[in-house]
Amino acid sequence: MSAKESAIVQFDNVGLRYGTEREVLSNISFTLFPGRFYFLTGASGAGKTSLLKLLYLAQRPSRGGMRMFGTDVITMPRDELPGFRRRMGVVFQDFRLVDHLSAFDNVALPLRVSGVRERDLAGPVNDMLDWVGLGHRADARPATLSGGEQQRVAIARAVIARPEILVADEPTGNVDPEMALKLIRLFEALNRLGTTVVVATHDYQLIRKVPESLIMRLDKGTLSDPTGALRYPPKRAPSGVEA
Ligand SMILES: Nc1ncnc2c1ncn2[C@@H]1O[C@H](COP(=O)(O)OP(=O)(O)OP(=O)(O)O)[C@@H](O)[C@H]1O
Repeated sequence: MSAKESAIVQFDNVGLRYGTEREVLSNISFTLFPGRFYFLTGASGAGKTSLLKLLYLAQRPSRGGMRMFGTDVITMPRDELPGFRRRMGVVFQDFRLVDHLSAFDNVALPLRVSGVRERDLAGPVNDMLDWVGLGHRADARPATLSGGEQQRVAIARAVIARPEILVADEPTGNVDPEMALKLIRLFEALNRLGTTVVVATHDYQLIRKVPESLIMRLDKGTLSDPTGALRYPPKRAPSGVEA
C-alpha cells in the first residue's frame, strides 16, 4: 500500500486567506496517517485554529488540494459533507454545546445521530460523563456549568462515537493540570482504539506526556516538522523536544 493510499488526510500546497487580507496559512502540505497522535503547536495567531477549521471542513481553502478518507474534499458535492463530519469528532475552542440540552443529551447527540437506540444510550453516555468527572452534572444545562466543565462535556461529545479522527482545539485550556492529564489519557485511550488524534495546544508540558506523539509546528502560517511528523514513515518524537 502506498503512503498516499493509507493516508487519512492529505493537504497539498494549501493556502487560506480571509476576505482580501494576506494569507494566514501558506503552502501547507502534510499527510496524516491512521492511528497516529499529532500535536499542532505554534504561537498565538500562528494559524492553528484556521488549520483545524480546514481539517474539520468548516472552512474552504483559498487554494491547494485536500483529500480526506481517500476523497478529494475540494471537488466533493456539498451534500456529502455531513457524512464526512460524522466520521470526525471535533472539540471546538468555544465548545459549541447545544444550550437547551442537558450535559447528558449533548454527549448523547453523536450516538443518536448515528442511530443508536435510546435504551442503549444511557450506559455509554453515563460512563463517559463519569470519565470526565461530570457524572453528577448529567442533567445540567451548559449555561449552569463552568468553562472547564463545558469543555469536558464538549470532549465527551467528541469522543463518544469513537470517530476515525479526533480534532481538538486547545482542549485543555480551561482545566487544571490534573484534569488536563486525565483528558490527554482519554485521547490516548481513544488513539489506542485506532482513532487518529490531532490536538492543537501551546502547552509543552502536555505534549511531553505523550512521548509517541508527532509534532507539527505552525510559524506565521507555515508548517515545520520538528519530530518528522510530515515525513513518511513518521518517526517517533525524540524525548524533550521543544518545537
Ligand atoms: N474569521 C477571520 N477573519 C479574518 N482573520 C482571521 C479570522 N480568523 C482568524 N483570523 C486571523 O488569522 C490568523 C490566524 O488565526 P488563528 O485563530 O488561526 O490562530 P491560532 O494559532 O489558532 O491562535 P490562538 O492560539 O490565539 O488561538 C490571525 O492573524 C487572525 O487574526
